[in-house]
Amino acid sequence: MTDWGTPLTDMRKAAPLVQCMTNYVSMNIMANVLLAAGASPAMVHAEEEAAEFAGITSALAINIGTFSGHWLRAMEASARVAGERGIPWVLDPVAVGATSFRNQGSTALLKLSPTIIKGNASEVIALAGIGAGISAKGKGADAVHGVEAAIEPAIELARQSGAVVVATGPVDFVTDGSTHYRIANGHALMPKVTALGCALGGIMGAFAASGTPLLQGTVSALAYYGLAGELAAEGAEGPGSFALRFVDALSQIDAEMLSERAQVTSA
Ligand SMILES: Nc1ncnc2c1ncn2[C@@H]1O[C@H](COP(=O)(O)OP(=O)(O)O)[C@@H](O)[C@H]1O
Ligand SMILES: Cc1ncsc1CCOP(=O)(O)O
Ligand SMILES: [Mg+2]
Repeated sequence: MTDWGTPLTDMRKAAPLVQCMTNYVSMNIMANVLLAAGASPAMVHAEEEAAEFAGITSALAINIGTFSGHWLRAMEASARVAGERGIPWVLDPVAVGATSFRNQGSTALLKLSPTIIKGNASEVIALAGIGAGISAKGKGADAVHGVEAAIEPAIELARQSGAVVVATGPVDFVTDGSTHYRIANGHALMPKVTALGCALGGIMGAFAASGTPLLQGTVSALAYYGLAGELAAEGAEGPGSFALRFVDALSQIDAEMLSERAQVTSA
């Protein structure tokens, strides 16, 4: 049986530098989440410097949540550098499907071979559909589809892109196109805190930069994140206190606890 705790130990040993090109909503929580987990965040997105910084980072997280033209150019340049260096980069196509700019931007980034594509169910369905000419959308950044509806699109997207694809929701689905996992850890308060999904993109980058095989590290990252949600919900009075407790929980979970409480099934 796979030990889902070891990737957390590996990530903390590596304490990887993660370059985050992420939306304005998520910057603070993403940085705090990465610090609490044991990684080192840097929010570097300017067109003048992002690609240069991609030359020294250990992982890159790209999130289109509040992007615009100059952001997209900086993202493409940074993703190219990540590809040349062989470091992992994560694409979070927030609200893809909602506008043609998001569809074009996501398609351009997809061509640069992300290591991991992570979205909620609606985003995975929309991104997979663009290539096939199928139109689908969520409710802005929030999902309206269940994860089950994203499974076939996720597998197809993984096969076509070569990325590990993650569809998040009450039970997360992860696939590299041939091997699939479901992760049941998590709590219903998680989607009530904005940008918690975005911050997860940074965590996935950190796990992917730590020497663990990609699929195993991604599954472990999801179980770790969901477990933090479960622990944070104990005693939380609502989304506000939950968010604070969530960051605390990320720092408190150790490899042993994660091994014991990870709810992972191969699918
Ligand atoms: N209803 C739920 N129950 C348990 N965990 C959830 C639920 N919805 C989302 N999550 C968890 O919240 C995190 C963010 O997922 P999600 O809300 O789907 O992303 P986004 O914020 O990008 O829309 C993931 O770790 C996911 O497992
Ligand atoms: C609300 C919002 N609007 C643009 S980006 C963003 C944050 C989305 O965060 P998440 O994808 O984690 O829900
Ligand atoms: Mg999201």
